[in-house]
Amino acid sequence: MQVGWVWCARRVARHHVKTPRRLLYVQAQSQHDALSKATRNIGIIAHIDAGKTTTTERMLYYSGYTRRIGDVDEGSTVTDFLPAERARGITIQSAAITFHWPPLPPDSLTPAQTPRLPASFDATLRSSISHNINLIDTPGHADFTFEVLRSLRVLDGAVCILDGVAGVEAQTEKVWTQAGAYHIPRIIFVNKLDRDGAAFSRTVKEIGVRLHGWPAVCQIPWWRGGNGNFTGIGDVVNLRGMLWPSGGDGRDIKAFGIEELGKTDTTFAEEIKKARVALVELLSEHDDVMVEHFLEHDEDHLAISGIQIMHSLRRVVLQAPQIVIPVFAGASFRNIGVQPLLDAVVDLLPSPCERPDPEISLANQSSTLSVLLDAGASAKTTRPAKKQQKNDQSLAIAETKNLTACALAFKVVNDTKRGVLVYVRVYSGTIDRGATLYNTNLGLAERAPRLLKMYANDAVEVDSIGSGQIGVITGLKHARTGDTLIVYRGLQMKSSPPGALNTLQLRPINVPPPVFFTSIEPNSLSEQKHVQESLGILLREDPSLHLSIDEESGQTHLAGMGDLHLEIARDRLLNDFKAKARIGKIEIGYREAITTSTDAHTHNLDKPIAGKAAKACITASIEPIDDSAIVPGIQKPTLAEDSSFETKFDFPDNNTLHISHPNVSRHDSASHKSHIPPHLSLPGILSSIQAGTSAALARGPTNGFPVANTRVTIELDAQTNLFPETTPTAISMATRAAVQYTLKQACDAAPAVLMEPVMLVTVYVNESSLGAVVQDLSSARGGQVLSLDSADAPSSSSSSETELRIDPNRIYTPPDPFASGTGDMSSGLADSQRQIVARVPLKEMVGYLNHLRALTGGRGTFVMGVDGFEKMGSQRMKEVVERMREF
Ligand SMILES: Nc1nc2c(ncn2[C@@H]2O[C@H](COP(=O)(O)OP(=O)(O)OP(=O)(O)O)[C@@H](O)[C@H]2O)c(=O)[nH]1
Repeated sequence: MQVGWVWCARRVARHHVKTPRRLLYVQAQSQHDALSKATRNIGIIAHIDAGKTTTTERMLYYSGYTRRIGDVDEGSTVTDFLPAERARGITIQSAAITFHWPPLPPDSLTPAQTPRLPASFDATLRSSISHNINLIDTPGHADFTFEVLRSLRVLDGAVCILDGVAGVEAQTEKVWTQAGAYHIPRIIFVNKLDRDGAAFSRTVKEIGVRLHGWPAVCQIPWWRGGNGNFTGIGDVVNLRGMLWPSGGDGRDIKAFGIEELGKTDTTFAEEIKKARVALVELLSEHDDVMVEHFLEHDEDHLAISGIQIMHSLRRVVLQAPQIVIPVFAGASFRNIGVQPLLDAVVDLLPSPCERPDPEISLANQSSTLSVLLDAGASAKTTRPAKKQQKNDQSLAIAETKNLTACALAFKVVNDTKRGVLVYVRVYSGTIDRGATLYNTNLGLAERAPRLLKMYANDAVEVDSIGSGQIGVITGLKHARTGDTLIVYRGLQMKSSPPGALNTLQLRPINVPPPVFFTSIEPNSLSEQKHVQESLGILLREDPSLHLSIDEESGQTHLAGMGDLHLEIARDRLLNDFKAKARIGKIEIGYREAITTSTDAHTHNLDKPIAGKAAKACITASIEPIDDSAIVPGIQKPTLAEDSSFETKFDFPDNNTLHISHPNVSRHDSASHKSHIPPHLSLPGILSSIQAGTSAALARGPTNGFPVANTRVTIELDAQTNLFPETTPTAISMATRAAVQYTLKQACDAAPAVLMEPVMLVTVYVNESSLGAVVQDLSSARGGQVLSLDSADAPSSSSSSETELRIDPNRIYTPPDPFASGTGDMSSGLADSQRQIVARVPLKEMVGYLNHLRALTGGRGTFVMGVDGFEKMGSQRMKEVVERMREF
């Protein structure tokens, strides 16, 4: 195929004839396929401090994109680029950068050019050809789990970095499970093997037991003289030893074949052979082709070639669910092991073409992108029946022939030099410079004036970003993290794509509810605009931050998922954006729930708004929804019921809004003409009511916390409630006032109760500390222990991936020279680890890590997520309110 177009193109060029359109298409398609095949969109996932940033810096250095190795401890890294990150030495925002591995020759193509792949590409070792690697560095702190999830959506594969001393840590387990739920193929790098107490073997066993897969040990550590310093690795795949002379920058690697090694370090050579036998055995259990190779080579484990092993590893890594986990070894800080890890990324992780079809939602229905595009392609020839055209989804299908690109804005970053950068992953088609992008989340179009590829600190301008690629769009004014952007042929700036295509969403994810908040007050009136603009950018960057403004008191509340989350937002606001504002203490975000219902109250609004006469009349009543707990889920109001004369919206925090609109049917627009003033529309009116209700529920009358468990009912008689002077703003303001009044009425009649966030906490401890930790959780912290498992039992927060139970005694590991008590395999590591799952009020978890460390001699770890909100008893409520008043 490729040969054909190359030959044709040459012939055409020789005769100076303009290249025919069809030929250009084939040429572009072929280039695009080659680029996709030679691309890896990967992420690095790990527990905080495992060494993600340190490893990334080496990757950039060895691939030739930086001239010196950045140091986390000196704050000179490329990926931790926010001042707040550099100061704390942790990664907060995931940076997406592109580099090539193996490196491009210095005099070769410009980086943005397409690689030329040999015809034998699929049979060769991928790492013999330079690949385009888009690396997304994800944060490791629990407060940023949402940021991790957001990055995971756009990854095709991941490298999980473990600290060789700490082994598999709680946060790793959590992110591993999340990546498994997205079916992301993963490999593991056991880092920090140079540290005292490093235990490779224990870590490998933990991989099997806690990450529920068979570790395929592809490298073993090489300790000088068997128990001295960590100096290199044994390459089990290619049967050799690789040595990094100490003190160098890691570029100079000495390799010794197994025979040569047998003469100088017999024990190590024998161990590599043992590891090879184990690897072939393991692969044979999961890959039939490996069994064939094994038989072809007279059942000689050592005779199978390295390339055959690599191909077999690739096949098993790409199986879903992933059962075999390739494990590599190194110490990035000492510059050991990073280049072979990069080879493994290219050799084992999938290209965008090898990934499952991305999920989409369209007109409230789930599907996949290819299903939609394929259906659209066949709709070209078969004209949809007239009746079918009425259906939103089939209309969208018919219109997909004009859908020329579909992308996800997975990250928005405010760059001091380049302005707001919107990182996108393109899932189908191509985004060209100057394209009009329709944002299906915001319902608006905007132009993409410039496209970039980010190479470490440099940005290279490109003409287009193709399917499977990650790139940056600059100059967008609205796009936020998580928005779906589509290009629709012939779309005008102020219009929207036809059919239900304007509802197309790629991989939608739920934003967890915020549980901490802080107040923000500009220092002066003149600072207000800058503070609001800066907050606007912060919210575009991070949709897990929530903003609510109380127009009466003028107070702004910023809510987030953890105290560190808000601390970083505060730092960004004050230090990066130089906003001059007073920021309050970070507090827990409780909820207020009414306990009695009210009669209907009518609010008549009749006053000028922005100099124009405005009038609206809204009748509202409220009643408590008798649910004792709120289960997190919905974050934005969603249309739930769709009967003709009644519209229901589900709100966050278990609130609902019922609007009854007799006389006007949602499904018969003819009825609107006689009842609704011509400048208004029913969808517009409903959305104004929804906005007004949302604003009223954002602040309860008793303590100012968001209202929960409340049903709001609005009666809208279009004939008597709407006037020629009615505007959407007037409707929204009247609704807000009516609902606020009823909330006050309800709280005056019977006091509201407070609800507190309750966390699902998973604690990992050694058997010996189990009693003390359980006692502390259940008595001192008022928690409810749900389960006590050994760490190898399926966890209660199990993923969609079926969890395997692995017998650690069947896992091959080389001996650990520095094996500590816990690293001793014969003592059965899994039995010594216990996992406690409990529900504990968030308030009791503030500062828990230090306490847990004290109780467990430093070994205990935990992860937690919001499980819901629960009503508080009167005594507890009294204490909390009293403490709040102290501030
Ligand atoms: N001894 C040793 N220290 C290492 C190694 N790799 C990283 N470190 C150190 O471990 C600490 C954490 O490294 P980072 O690279 O910032 O870890 P991270 O995983 O990016 O951390 P977050 O960004 O906070 O999630 C730093 O002090 C590093 O110098 C290693 O191979 N050996």
